[in-house]
Amino acid sequence: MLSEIEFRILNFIKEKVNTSSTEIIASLNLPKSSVFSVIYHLASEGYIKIIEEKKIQDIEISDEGKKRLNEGFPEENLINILNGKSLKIQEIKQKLGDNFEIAITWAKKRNIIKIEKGEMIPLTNSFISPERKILEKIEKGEMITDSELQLLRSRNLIREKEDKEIIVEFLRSPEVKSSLIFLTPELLKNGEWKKYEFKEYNVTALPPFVPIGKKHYFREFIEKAKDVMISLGFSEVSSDYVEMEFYNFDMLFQPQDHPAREIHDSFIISGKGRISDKELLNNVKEVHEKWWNYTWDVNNALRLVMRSQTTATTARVLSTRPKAPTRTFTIGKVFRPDAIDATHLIEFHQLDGLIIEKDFNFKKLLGVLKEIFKGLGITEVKFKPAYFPFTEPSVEVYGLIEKLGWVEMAGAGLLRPEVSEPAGVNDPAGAWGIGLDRLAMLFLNVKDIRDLYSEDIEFLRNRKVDI
Ligand SMILES: N[C@@H](Cc1ccccc1)C(=O)O
Repeated sequence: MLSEIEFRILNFIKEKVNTSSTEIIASLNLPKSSVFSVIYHLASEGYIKIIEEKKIQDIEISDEGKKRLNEGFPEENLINILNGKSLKIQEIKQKLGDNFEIAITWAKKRNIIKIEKGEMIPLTNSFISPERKILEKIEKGEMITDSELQLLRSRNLIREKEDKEIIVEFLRSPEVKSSLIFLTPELLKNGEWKKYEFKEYNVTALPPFVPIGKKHYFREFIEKAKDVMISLGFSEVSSDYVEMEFYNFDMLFQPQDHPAREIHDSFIISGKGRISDKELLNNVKEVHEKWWNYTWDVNNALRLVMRSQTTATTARVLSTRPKAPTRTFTIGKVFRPDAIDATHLIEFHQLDGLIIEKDFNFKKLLGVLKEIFKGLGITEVKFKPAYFPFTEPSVEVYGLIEKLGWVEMAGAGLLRPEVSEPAGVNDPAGAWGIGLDRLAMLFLNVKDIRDLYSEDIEFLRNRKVDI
């Protein structure tokens, strides 16, 4: 006795006589795993014959391919930009940004430009890349040749999946026999069971693929870092991405409108913040004017930026005038203008920490940093003298990574009195900031920082969680 789906598939095969799993899946709109298991069952029952099982390549347009189709291939865009006229290389570079090199490489290969005396000369007025035409064939479900496939592969425009196809042939229809739902002791005793059909279990059939929910792997890493900090007695704090310059810079003793403020660039946001703690404002003003020797302006301090370091959150903790003993940490995104590539993004994660203790000192700070890195899986660290406007002495922390050697991982130091005293903190304090993205890349074996933020469900699903 066949089930309903087995009947449907067998009928389909009967009608076609010769067909394939691919055709069955497409025509009957059934899940692949069910079709495969039914085919094996029908074959084992002798209703059909398996002629051949073959591996097939399933091609899909990749995200990059889709992007190129929508936004144009760099070499197409190049011809459009040139618009029949020569242009300076530099100008084209600006317009094409990251795609500049790809555009030139392919435009040269295709012989549609030439370069003379720093100028680019178009050899055609309009250009549609051959890759576009091939991708359009795939979209229409048309066949493509091996060399076309090779070309798309070389430009990362497709994704390939190995798949299986079973070719089958119809043999016979089942005799109609009723099936047995319950095998009872009576049926066994009186031999009635012989009249019925037993359906065999197919223990080799693959069950349907059910993806399980799991955390994003970078989130998993961040949570591990949080566990490390909490196990060392730190409490988590947080603050917003949009921050007043006061907390991002002024409280951290970075003078206004002065190159020292630009230990890194920041994104400027329109609008102004508000601070009601007049005493704190005054203390910061005094310390800036005394040591940096300029007129401190509260209006500059209230300007808004996207925070460029989570040390801003540490500044916010200080502004609450914490007493010893205090141990806080924060993990969050920071934002800095930069050119985006495989190792740079304009937003990334930092872990900043603060310790205030009566007898805290530099040696203890280095000890705590060692403990934190040990928790994160880095057992060998070394320290190099460094400069940060808010700490003195300051160090850069390097961790030893197998195969890579020493990698810079953090900045740290004892808070300067110019930072702690305006906040009324008179006990020694240590602070640090750890860059988490690079660390995560090393641990998670990610080559391109953009993959840390991937939302590609296929990519994430196929990643093994290896922490
Ligand atoms: N905020 C610094 C790191 C740092 C934090 C705290 C103390 C010292 C250094 C950076 O982003 O580079």
